[in-house]
Amino acid sequence: MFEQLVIAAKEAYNKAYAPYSNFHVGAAALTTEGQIVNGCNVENASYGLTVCAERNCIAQGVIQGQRKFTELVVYTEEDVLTPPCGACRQVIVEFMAQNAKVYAVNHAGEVKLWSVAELLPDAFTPENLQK
Ligand SMILES: O=c1ccn([C@H]2C[C@H](O)[C@@H](CO)O2)c(=O)[nH]1
Repeated sequence: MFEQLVIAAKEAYNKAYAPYSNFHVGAAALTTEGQIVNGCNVENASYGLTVCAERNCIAQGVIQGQRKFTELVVYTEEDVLTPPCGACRQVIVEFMAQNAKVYAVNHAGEVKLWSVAELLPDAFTPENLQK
């Protein structure tokens, strides 16, 4: 399943719209129902409106009715593996369990693995809103 996620993340990587940074990113996630969804970064002339690959990937799942993901792969062709940014970590926490897996993978086949809890310890979650 990991290899299929990497393939889907690469496919998304090839569609990245990143004319300003030229930093292309693809992401793919596995839903609890076994479906794979993917997304790429989409930049904007108004730079701050850029949306990362991870968030577009999760949004792609949500629009397909999927709200729980067990694994997510972030793919770049950088020598240094790319971790999710802070904003994406918060979005990941919304839709992935604490023990779910997030991988960074690059073109050289290098892999780094984190749990969601490692990426964002002591996260603010929907549970904090329970009265
Ligand atoms: O984990 C990351 C880090 C960065 N980016 C995007 C945002 C922007 O388009 C470009 C440079 O920051 O890479 C992602 O999509 N995911």
